[in-house]
Amino acid sequence: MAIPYPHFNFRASESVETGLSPLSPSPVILTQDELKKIAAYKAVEYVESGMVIGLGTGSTAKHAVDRIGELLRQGKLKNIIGIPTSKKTHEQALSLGIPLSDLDSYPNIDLAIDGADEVDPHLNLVKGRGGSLLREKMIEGACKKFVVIVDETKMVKYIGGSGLAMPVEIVPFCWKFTAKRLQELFGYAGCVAKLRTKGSNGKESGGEPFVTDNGNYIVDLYFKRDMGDLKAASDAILRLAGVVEHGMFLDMATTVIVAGELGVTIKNKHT
Ligand SMILES: O=C(CO)[C@H](O)[C@H](O)COP(=O)(O)O
Repeated sequence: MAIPYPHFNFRASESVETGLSPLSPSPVILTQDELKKIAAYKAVEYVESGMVIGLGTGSTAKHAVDRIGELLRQGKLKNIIGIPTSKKTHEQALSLGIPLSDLDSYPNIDLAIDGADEVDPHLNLVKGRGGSLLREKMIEGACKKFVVIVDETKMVKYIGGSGLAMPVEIVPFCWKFTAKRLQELFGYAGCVAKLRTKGSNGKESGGEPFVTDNGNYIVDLYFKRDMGDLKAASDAILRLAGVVEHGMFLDMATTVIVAGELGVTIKNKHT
């Protein structure tokens, strides 16, 4: 059940810090970015002093990183080590004075906070429309608790159900060959494979290829139908030579925080 905002302490008591307008008796229409910020701030409540934290990438995760920086500055959090999931987040965290390290030095992460592009009813995710799926999967696969933060538009009935991209990171060598093989793999689900180009975020074709932080390309897969057995689909993608990683994060999220017009819902993985 959603926790409605009038009873949601964060919004009622900390409106100055969040930059959201104080609660009023009339219904408040929140923007998508405000919902992202609410989910992000709620997730940062899970952060404790002394933790090693995986720092996600994207417009939702950015709010969480900002909030961690703010709490460090205020002395409310201490001795945090951040493990950034992208160059962009690395830069943001550096500018906020968050001490940073990497998986080589900290192979066990206490908690990671990141956004997602899709969340299905089993808490499986699509990630990587921001292009950082490989580092995200490495870091979020190494954490004890993975808290996903989304606004309600990210909730889908099945993976691929938004009609938007499911990204696959591939090596640049003969990318057309790999893209064709990926499309053929999911012919039954009406799959279309498109190379991501700069600035297109998977929505346009043509132009310079988008290059990931790891020097690879991304092929975005668009599905017309449910691809079915996700584990089988994941295995089949990863078996293709030329594929580095895909954006399905299966059985990885431990908690999903969803901010919607009616309030915040916290979904925990059943263990
Ligand atoms: O996976 C990601 C980046 O690789 C992002 O977390 C995902 O694309 C969600 O982004 P946003 O919070 O901007 O909607």
